[in-house]
Amino acid sequence: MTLLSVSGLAVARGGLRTLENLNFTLEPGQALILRGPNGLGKTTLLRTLAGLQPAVDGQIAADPDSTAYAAHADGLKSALTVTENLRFWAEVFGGDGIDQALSLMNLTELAARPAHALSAGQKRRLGLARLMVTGRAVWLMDEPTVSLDAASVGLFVQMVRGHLAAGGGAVIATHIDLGLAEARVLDLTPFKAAATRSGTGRAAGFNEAFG
Ligand SMILES: Nc1ncnc2c1ncn2[C@@H]1O[C@H](COP(=O)(O)OP(=O)(O)OP(=O)(O)O)[C@@H](O)[C@H]1O
Repeated sequence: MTLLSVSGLAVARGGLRTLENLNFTLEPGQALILRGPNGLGKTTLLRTLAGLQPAVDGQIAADPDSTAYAAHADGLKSALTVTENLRFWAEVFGGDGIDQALSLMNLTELAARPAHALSAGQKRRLGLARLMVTGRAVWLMDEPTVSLDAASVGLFVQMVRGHLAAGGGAVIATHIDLGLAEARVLDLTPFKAAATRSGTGRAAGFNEAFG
């Protein structure tokens, strides 16, 4: 069963369309890498796929409970320990597998440390480990390897491969070569929206007032 199907999708940020006419599917076991220059709309697309903002046009077909989003920011609870952060997320999503997540992202020795006392790369590893305890099939990831050293990028790729092997899917916006050769690459550059207003949001209101 297809995990995610996008047809005729247009997305907008701050009332401005960023990308349009997007069509793609994500099948179990597939990873899709989103490419494109800064400001093109990769984050906007991921946020829309995650259901954090509405599509401007077109359709997204996915089980509403199938996606988990790892944003640019780590979004950790700084006073909670590494394990407590994972437990929190497992409870929110109804997932499990905390020990496996700790082990896979090389966090076991840091399990009792509060998140505020982690390095940037350690925080990032924890932010990514959270995906594993969500139990969600579709992982949406925005620049997941920022702050990671080469060894940690390797752990991340291993984690994604395990997820794909279990029938999951992944959509990853990244500027680097992850070494995930089996992933499909979607260059979003041709889908840059013509400079039109979305008809919703602040910019549209601004237009009405001053246009
Ligand atoms: N909060 C916001 N309000 C209004 N416009 C925004 C906001 N955040 C981003 N934008 C604009 O929306 C457009 C798309 O931004 P987005 O973050 O989706 O791009 P991106 O492809 O992820 O970029 P990068 O590679 O730099 O992360 C950009 O032109 C950006 O300036």
